Amino acid sequence: MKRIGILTSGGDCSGMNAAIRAAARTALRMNIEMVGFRKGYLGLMKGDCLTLDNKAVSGILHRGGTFLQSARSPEFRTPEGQQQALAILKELGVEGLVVLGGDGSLTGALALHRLGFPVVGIPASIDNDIPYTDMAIGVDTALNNIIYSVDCIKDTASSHARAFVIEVMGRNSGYLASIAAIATGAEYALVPERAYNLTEICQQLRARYEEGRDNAIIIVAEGAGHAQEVADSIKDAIGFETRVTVLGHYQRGGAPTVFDRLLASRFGKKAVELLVSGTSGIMVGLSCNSMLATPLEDVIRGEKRPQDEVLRLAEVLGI
Ligand SMILES: Nc1ncnc2c1ncn2[C@@H]1O[C@H](COP(=O)(O)OP(=O)(O)OP(=O)(O)O)[C@@H](O)[C@H]1O
Ligand SMILES: O=P(O)(O)OC[C@H]1O[C@](O)(CO)[C@@H](O)[C@@H]1O
Ligand SMILES: [Mg+2]
Repeated sequence: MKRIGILTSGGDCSGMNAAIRAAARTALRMNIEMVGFRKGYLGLMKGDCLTLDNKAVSGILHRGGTFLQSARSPEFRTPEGQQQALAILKELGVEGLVVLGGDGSLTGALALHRLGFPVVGIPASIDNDIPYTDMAIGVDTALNNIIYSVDCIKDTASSHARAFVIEVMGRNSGYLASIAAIATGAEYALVPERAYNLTEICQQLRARYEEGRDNAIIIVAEGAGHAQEVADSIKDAIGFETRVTVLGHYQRGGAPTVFDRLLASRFGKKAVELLVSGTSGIMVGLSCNSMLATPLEDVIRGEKRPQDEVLRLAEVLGI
């Protein structure tokens, strides 16, 4: 291969820049030119790209977000959009593509692979809802952002003897909510993967209030309900005065943690090595601290369930 491309798609996350840098530097060492497409599949369909030489990827490792920018592009879901992308890749002489993103973006990568174009995927989504990797890029940074906020809220909750309902991201995934609850000692994690009973929760919170406990933290994954609605339906029954915080997009930004910088760098290097060695239609992943390569077909068909051990831990800790 003489020229390969890279793009970041879907919700951005911290560590994407580190992966782009590692991928570009790996390619350059093999005398392969790398181009970066702007705004994910949108830029791919338009041929909006820049050359990623050593200088272009300098000074980006520690920055959150993605300097290539990201987007959600409904047009790329259509056969016409995909054909347009293939025509651009051909016109630019790009012979392979690295795609960073979540489950949706990786489904797009699989579509290109099925059309005969060489693609390797890198899991990058704070949702951590992608199977065949213990962690996706960005998850660790998002969790650190969340626990910093929850710790702060706990201080004020305790001063005022209040209950807080805190909403975190996770459209279909309760990973951030459940790990954040374990890491902050929250009382409840409401997640889309597990049914919950607000009447029971109210009874338990009321008992807690009557025992004189001075605060309660309920973390809600956005896919399990809106924090304001949860608060509205419990506030009159629990005794505690109740407040709501929606952490929102704050969670997705910020300097990547060491874990994310290292994981992203490993993924970027591995993805390019696999692509150049002639492998296509696979996703790199992390398993037991080793690099894993899994067919995108399996990744897209699969489902990432919360680990039993983590669920048991939450149960033992009373969450
Ligand atoms: N079934 C599909 N076929 C082709 N392309 C797809 C498909 N699903 C998603 N994509 C492409 O990937 C883009 C990003 O997908 P999506 O919005 O689901 O985010 P994601 O990659 O899952 O990231 P996150 O969930 O972390 O925000 C879509 O806008 C679209 O361009
Ligand atoms: O930034 P947007 O497009 O509003 O997307 C928000 C969604 O993206 C995610 O953060 C994943 O990146 C989801 O958890 C969330 O629902
Ligand atoms: Mg997704």
